[in-house]
Amino acid sequence: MTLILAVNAGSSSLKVSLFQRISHDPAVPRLLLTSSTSSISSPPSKFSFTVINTPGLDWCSAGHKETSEPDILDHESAFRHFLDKLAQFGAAQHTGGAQHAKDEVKVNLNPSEIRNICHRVVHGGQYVDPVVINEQMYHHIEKLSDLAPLHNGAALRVIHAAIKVLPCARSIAFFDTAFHKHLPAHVAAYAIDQDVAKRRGLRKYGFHGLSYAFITREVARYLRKDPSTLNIIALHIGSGASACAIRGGKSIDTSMGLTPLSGLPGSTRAGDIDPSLIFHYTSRDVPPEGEKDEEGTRIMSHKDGVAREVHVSEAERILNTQMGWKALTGTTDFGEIVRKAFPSSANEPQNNQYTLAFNLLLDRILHFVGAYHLVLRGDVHALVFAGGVGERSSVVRSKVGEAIECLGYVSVDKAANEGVESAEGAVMDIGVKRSEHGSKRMLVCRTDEQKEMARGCAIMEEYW
Ligand SMILES: Nc1ncnc2c1ncn2[C@@H]1O[C@H](COP(=O)(O)OP(=O)(O)O)[C@@H](O)[C@H]1O
Ligand SMILES: CC(=O)OP(=O)(O)O
Ligand SMILES: [Mg+2]
Repeated sequence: MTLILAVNAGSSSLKVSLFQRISHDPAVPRLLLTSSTSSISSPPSKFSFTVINTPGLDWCSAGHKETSEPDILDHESAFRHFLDKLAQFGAAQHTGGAQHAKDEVKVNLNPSEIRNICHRVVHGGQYVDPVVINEQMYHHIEKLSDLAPLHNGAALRVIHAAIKVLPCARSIAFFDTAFHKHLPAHVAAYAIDQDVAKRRGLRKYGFHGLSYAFITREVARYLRKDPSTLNIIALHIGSGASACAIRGGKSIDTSMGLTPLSGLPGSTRAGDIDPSLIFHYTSRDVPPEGEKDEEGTRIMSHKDGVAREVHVSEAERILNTQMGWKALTGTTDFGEIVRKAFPSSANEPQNNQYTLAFNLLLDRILHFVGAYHLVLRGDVHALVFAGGVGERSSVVRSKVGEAIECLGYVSVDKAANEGVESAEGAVMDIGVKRSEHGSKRMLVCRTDEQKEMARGCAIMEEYW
């Protein structure tokens, strides 16, 4: 039996799933258990460990509960915590008195059975195919950390822990950037000196690619289309948020760029800003004309030097961790923002900062949906919502839906939209059933980057 562990180090979470490779059907690895540590960037972290009802596995003993874990402060401690839970659960499988049907083969969860560990690595640079991580690849990912400061470093620390704790398993990197390898040259290029751009690799790479690859396959299956004929606009809105125009199953434009900072706002990232904003954001506050600042210096104008020197690493820290809806509202939890922007009780005052954060995200989403509708020349089969916010916020979906009906998208069905969380399957239709023929669909996809990696790993097993 071959076990595949798939690890997804997101900016605010660590999601880990364990799969079993099925030799006669490697494209569909069997999910055994899944775990999530969320709110890593705003502790206390929340940890969950869910065992799937699988023949040969005493899944009942694990149950499903979410616990608050103040000791998990980063991705590495989240990963080690997961491994401890896995070892405990695996050991209990051996000693437990679970009853199994006679012909059931007991699933052995001994960590030594884990043959492959897939790691989501957000920035792969020029690499597009998954690669087994050796020393050279480790340093390549490390060098790209400046271009994905919330992600590559965290993934490397998890990779390091995985190699230490499970030395017999192969660690394989799967890159988020890979799905965008077909971006047309004029989309990928910035309007800068192309000699410098080529020398330094300064171009749009795009991210959330494992999620978009999963969405493309699952939505194509749902719409009974070949993926190579599928045209969709996909929105992955989580702690990091992006949009992608997909034509013929391939990414032809996406909102993130050289780094995961550009495009839509996220929990701690502003999304698109005027590039010079950062210099002014970090400058000293200018007192009203004629007044003196706290040091008693009269400030005449910007030319007098209110801009202070900001080290690039300080600018990077601010851009990645001090902006976005956390800066607007004080919380990274978009669910809380929605609740406070749309209070259920009429007595509850509507709080402007939450409304501002909500409307700002909505506005930016509409800008990209409108643009990508044109990029696809209106030939769009569906708009697809995914990611923590996209999958869980019916309010975000209904507001986007209302605004884009004018482009020929089917109206959002209230009951279907609000029932998404309890619906089965990877793809849910939230459009009204009596949709006119030819109208564009509104879908939600429960995206699964871990499954996307496990599938790739299982298919390619013989080639590693
Ligand atoms: N019910 C909800 N409504 C709106 N947003 C939610 C809800 N539940 C979680 N979220 C948001 O989802 C985000 C996490 O998204 P996710 O895609 O899982 O994270 P990551 O980007 O770390 O992979 C959090 O920032 C949280 O605010
Ligand atoms: C690329 C990116 O921002 O990923 P995540 O949303 O998982 O943080
Ligand atoms: Mg994510």
